Formats: sequence, structure tokens, C-alpha cells
Amino acid sequence: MAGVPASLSGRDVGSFAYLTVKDRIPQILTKVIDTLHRHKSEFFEKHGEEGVEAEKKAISLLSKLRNELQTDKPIIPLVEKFVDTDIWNQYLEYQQSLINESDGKSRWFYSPWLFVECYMYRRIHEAIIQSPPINYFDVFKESKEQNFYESQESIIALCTHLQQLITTIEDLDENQLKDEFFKLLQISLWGNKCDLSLSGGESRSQKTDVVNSLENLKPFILVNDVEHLWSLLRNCKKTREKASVISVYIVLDNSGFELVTDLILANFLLSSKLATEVHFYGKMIPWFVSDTTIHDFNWLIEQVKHANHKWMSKCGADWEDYIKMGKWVYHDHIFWTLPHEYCAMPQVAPDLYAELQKAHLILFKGDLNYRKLTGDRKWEFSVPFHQALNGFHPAPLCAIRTLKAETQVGLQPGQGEQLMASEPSWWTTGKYGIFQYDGPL
Ligand SMILES: O=P(O)(O)OC[C@@]1(O)O[C@H](CO)[C@@H](O)[C@@H]1O
Ligand SMILES: [Mn+2]
Repeated sequence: MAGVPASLSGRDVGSFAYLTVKDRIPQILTKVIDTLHRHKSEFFEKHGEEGVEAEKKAISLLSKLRNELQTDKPIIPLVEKFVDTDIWNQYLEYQQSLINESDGKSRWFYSPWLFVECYMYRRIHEAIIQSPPINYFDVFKESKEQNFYESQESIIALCTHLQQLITTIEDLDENQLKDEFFKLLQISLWGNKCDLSLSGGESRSQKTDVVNSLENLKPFILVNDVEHLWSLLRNCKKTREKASVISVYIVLDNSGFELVTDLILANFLLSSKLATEVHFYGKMIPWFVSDTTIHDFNWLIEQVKHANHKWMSKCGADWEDYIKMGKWVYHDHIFWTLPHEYCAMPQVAPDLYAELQKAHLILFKGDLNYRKLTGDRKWEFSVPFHQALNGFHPAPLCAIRTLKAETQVGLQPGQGEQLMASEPSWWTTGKYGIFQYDGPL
């Protein structure tokens, strides 16, 4: 690809990519194997001996994967038929074509980090679908549900905050409405810290009351384009015809607490009439430990609806109604669990790109989405976000991300260098966040 810097990869010994491939991914694989072991009796109860045999098969496939990774074996093609098997194997050939002969095969510590990490999660899925009758099993389901259960206090605080806000929303002036919008955007941003692939699957539930800690967290927002989001949606609201649609698309990230913050924001978008529809994009297969699938989406709304707390259950009932009325629509597309940078979407998934072009605003949640928006490359910090998107401009969009990978663009001159000098871990712990907008100003 002309004019773009090299990809992050495990070649850079000591880099975050290297440490992820060396330490975190094997740790996640070990946890997945342990999860399967712990469900042996459940598989026996449900499926008899066949279930036990299937569990053994999945574990042996995953142990083989872990060995390939730990001994830096060549990346091998997928073999099990699935909707994206051919696309994946074409991509493997593409990555192989980038390697000159002397370098040999695509390998874990050599090929782009984005590619090998996505490949690892897709191989986990292959091991499961190769092991019927447990080929339905989500190996990350438990940790996503645990994150939700452990964040109950914060979720109750958020639902209470939203319901109180809704009772007064008609009386708010423009500035007050804008302030409430900004608060819920920040809550959605910091909800992204609850990401289990960063913690290697260790719990990252939300314990503190995030509503009352926003002021303390403001200094950690490195790029803050929320004013653009406000003026875009406020102008849409002011100029829209009576029956016309204002649609905000949210490309989701993690289930659990982060998903609650996204649904709270989506609820506000409707209640404030800043949007008339919200479209959600999740993942078709279990992904990066905590990413949201349709099962997670539906399960969480059901849990909130049946909560033993009046404001929480009110939220859940409203959310279920929005779905029934078509005001909230959940979409699946296989592209989101491919390894491709988003600038390849028009070629790889033109149908999806055409769908995204209908949005008035697209919010991309989380670090992995940011890595794919900017190609997971070693950009200079001050490169404009628009340039790093490398032609991906389906609609006005905003990345809402806490930093968990060594790539960041659109900073002020010297801002990245200063952070590197004072706090070398600034771009991998999730402590800092951004709202980075691309679109008409
Ligand atoms: O997209 P999220 O959930 O915000 O974060 C996902 C992620 O940060 O977790 C891993 C941490 O190493 C990275 O590989 C990946 O980008
Ligand atoms: Mn995630």
C-alpha cells in the first residue's frame, strides 16, 4: 500500500505487539482450554460421551494452536468450511505475498500483529466448530457475563442517572443538553477500559461510580472532538423534515459494562431526538475475549429488563421496545471479524460500506476498531486522522477509544513525544482516551 508506514508486529522485540504475541495470547489460549475443561460435566450431561469426546477434540486442537504460536510455526490455512474460510485463506496468501523468499513463511512473530491476533481468535472459533456437538459454545461467554454481574453497582448508577435525566430532558436548554450528551459520551469512552483481551481475560469490571469521576478523567482525554459530534447532530435535528430519519451507527466493542454504557448513550440519542434510529454492529463469532455477539446483546438487555431495580428494569423494558419498534437495529456482518484494515472494506465488503454510507454519524468503539481504522501502523503521532484512514470515509465518523496499542495519530506537535518521555506506558494501559472525528467540520 503506497505511502503508509510499516505495520506493528512481533518483530519489534519488547514492543506491546511482541509482548501480546509472546505472553498475552498464550495466556488467553490457556484460559480457553481451562474453560473447556471446566465445562466437561456440562457437555456430558447435555450430550453424553459424544460431548466429552468433543471437548477432548477441541482441547487438542487448541493445544496444537498454542504450540504453533509458542514455537513461531508458519501460519497455516483454515480448513473448516465457514462463511469466511475462503476470504481468510485468500488473505493468508496476500500476507504471504508480502514476504520475500528469504523471509520464508508468514509467522506469528514476523507477520503484522493485527493479522496474527485476529487469526488466533479465528482459529479458536475453528477449533470449536470442528468439535460438534459443542460447536455452539462461546468460550468467552462466562467472562463476559461475569463482567456484567460484577459491574452491577455502576450499571444501577448509570440507569438511575439516565432515567432522572429523561424526566427533565424536555426542560433542558441547548447547553444543558450538550453537557449531558458529552457526559454520556465520556461514560461510553471510559466503559472501554473494561476489555478482557487486555487483561488476558482477568476481570476488568467497573467498580467505581463512573458518572461522578468524569471531571477527574478529563485530563486523560488526548483528543477531544465531541463538539463536532454535537454540531453535526444538532444541525441534523434542526434541519430534518418531520418524517425524516437521523441514524447513528455504533460499531460496538465489548459486552458487559461497556455495552451498557453504549446502550445508555443510544437511549439518550433517541430521548433527546438527536437521532431517530440507532444501528448497532456486533461480532458474528466470539472475538477478542469480550467483544459483543448478538447473543451477548440480547442476553444483556434481558438481564437489565429483569433486574431487581426499578430504573434498571425501566431501561431494559425501553430498550426491548426500541428493538421491537425498529428504532434500534442490531446488524451482523462477517467483515468485522476478518483481519482487514477498514480501508479495504469497499473492496472486501462493498455491501457493508454502502450500508455505512447511510449513517449520519458512525461511532467506532474501542481499541481494535481504531487499530483497523488506521491500519495498525507505525504512524507519526501528528499525522492527521483523515490521512491515516487511508480513504475510508463512508460517513462522518468518530473513534471513541482508550489506548491499548502502540499506534496513535492526530496528536498536537510534541504531544506524543512528551507522553513517551514522561509515561512510556501511556498508549497501552487504557488510562488515556480519545474522541477522534473525521468528517465535514
Ligand atoms: O478493542 P478493545 O476491546 O478496546 O481492545 C482490544 C485490544 O486492545 O486488546 C488487546 C490488548 O492487547 C489488543 O490486542 C486489542 O487491540
Ligand atoms: Mn474488544
